[in-house]
Amino acid sequence: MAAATSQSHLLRPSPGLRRASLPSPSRISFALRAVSKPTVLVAEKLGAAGLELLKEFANVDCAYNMTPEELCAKVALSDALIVRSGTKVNRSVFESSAGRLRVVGRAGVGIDNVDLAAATEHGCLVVNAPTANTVAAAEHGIALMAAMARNVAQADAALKAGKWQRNKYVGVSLVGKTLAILGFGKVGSEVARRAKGLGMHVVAHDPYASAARARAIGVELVSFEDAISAADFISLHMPLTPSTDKMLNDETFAKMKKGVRIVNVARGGVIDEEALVRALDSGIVAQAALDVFTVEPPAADSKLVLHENVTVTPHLGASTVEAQEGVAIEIAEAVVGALKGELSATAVNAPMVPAEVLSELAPYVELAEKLARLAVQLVAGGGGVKSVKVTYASGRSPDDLDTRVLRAMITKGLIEPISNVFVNLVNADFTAKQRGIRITEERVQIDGTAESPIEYIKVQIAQAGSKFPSAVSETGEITVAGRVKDGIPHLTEVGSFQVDVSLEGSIILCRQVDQPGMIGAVGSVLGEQNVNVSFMSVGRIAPRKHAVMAIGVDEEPTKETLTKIGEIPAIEEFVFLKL
Ligand SMILES: NC(=O)C1=CN([C@@H]2O[C@H](COP(=O)(O)OP(=O)(O)OC[C@H]3O[C@@H](n4cnc5c(N)ncnc54)[C@H](O)[C@@H]3O)[C@@H](O)[C@H]2O)C=CC1
Ligand SMILES: O=C(O)C(=O)COP(=O)(O)O
Repeated sequence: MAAATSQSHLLRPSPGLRRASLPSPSRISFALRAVSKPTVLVAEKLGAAGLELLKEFANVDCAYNMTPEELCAKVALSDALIVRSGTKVNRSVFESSAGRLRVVGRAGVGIDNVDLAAATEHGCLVVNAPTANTVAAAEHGIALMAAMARNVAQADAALKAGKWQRNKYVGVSLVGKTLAILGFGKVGSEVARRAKGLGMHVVAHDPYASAARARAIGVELVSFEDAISAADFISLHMPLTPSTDKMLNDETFAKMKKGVRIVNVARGGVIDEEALVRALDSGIVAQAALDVFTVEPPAADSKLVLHENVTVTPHLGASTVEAQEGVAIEIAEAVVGALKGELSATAVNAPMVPAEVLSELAPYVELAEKLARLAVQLVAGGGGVKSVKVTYASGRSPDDLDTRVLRAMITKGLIEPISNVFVNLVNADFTAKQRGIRITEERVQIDGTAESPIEYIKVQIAQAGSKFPSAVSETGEITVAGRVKDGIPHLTEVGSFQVDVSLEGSIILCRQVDQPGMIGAVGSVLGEQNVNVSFMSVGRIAPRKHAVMAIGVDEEPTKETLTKIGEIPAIEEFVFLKL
């Protein structure tokens, strides 16, 4: 007779937090949920309305101008961190937080100052505030373009120095000129609208933008080469990524019209700044207006900043009263939502799943995690889990099922009982990959009701021995399957046996000779030890041969109780599984 017990390791919760409770139909939690007030560290100036919102939910620690060391020390005491562009949230920040930091909120658009890979590896959600400063950035772009064309900054400085130089500061007109917008996203398209209003001819280059959206505002989408060679003015509005890094360089400047004027309110790194100085000196670029720099603040003796044909501002694109209030509210709402365990609409490193889809999938999310928890506890020690197959059977078209959330919960169920890693929607795929677990998914269409998105979920672990051999199906995998009944997940299949037990509390699986009195025998051992039985279900292959009994228990039986069950003569093998 084989007897085995298995327990999931309880994780050490982060200070003030515990793991998310199981999802309720109305909300699915993926992050940690606070039991006491969480702490939000605000590392850069944030609008008052946002701070007020944060204070309703959290302890707010405003610590501006921290050194990297101070930041690392503070994040170890914080559940969330809010930054703007001036704070580098690099790998050492996540490492220093020792798992406590659950959310980084970027109060603005660009997340190039946050190490996303490190955040994901640490299961930390990154959210941004992508919309509230769009108009401010666009207006600043237009302001810089006009100021540059009319030498406003240079003439202002000269006049304050006592020089009245009307002939020196003759400018150029905007009307009738061609403006090439590189990056036709939120800011780029707002700049386009405004430039059209100034009578400019606007073209844009953006490999991912829709031509119809561009046409709707009278802008033609063209290739990069065509854009830069036709332009009298170029305005940059793309994010800084490996593919946009130093996009304007010696080679691309050489293809521009002589005397082109360049505006950058995107990111300094999209221009090779030394190449720009050369292009200014040679006259290819007549003027540049820059709000952003590769290193901020730039060196005091920066040739670019000091160049007489360059107009500069210290990264002011988002700095209007209105934009900062909007950004502060947008990021405070996103961070509070994330700390409550809700999926954010502005998540940068997690899938964005519409709320209605999440709400429908909620009981299946719970089922997926519990099946995986059961399956992994059935694995005999040693070999580990390498290959897992998940089957989703649905009455609907298989293409309609978004399984990202379910897969994440399966990963959570597989990994958490056997490790001290916290798995959530952010780090699930990364964690599975890192641990060498290959999860393959299959969607099958079966007869079913259109109301339920999934008829059953089956989890199979291949190439692994089981401490409960009856859980191994005829094809050789540890197999458990389940379905949702009346909103409650049920276990319906173990190996080749059909059972029906609701997945609440914990479960004892017994294989026995199918004979009368077995339910009573096991039930009375549990009863004597005051262990409440919530469900019992017997699945058998043929009468009077072997059967598998699944028993749902509310309390965890003691070792002695389990030993007594094992001593019941007809019991051939059994296992206790914690959900
Ligand atoms: N100076 C400031 O204070 C501010 C700067 N920004 C920066 O402005 C930029 C644009 O922001 P949003 O419009 O809100 O972002 P967005 O995401 O709406 O638009 C960016 C666009 O760039 C496009 N893009 C990506 N790679 C490209 C490439 N290789 N060539 C051309 N286009 C490419 C994307 O398809 C997207 O349409 C970002 O870099 C952001 O950080 C935004 C707000 C304020
Ligand atoms: O939102 C952005 O991308 C910006 O560049 C604005 O940066 P800031 O929040 O003003 O430091």
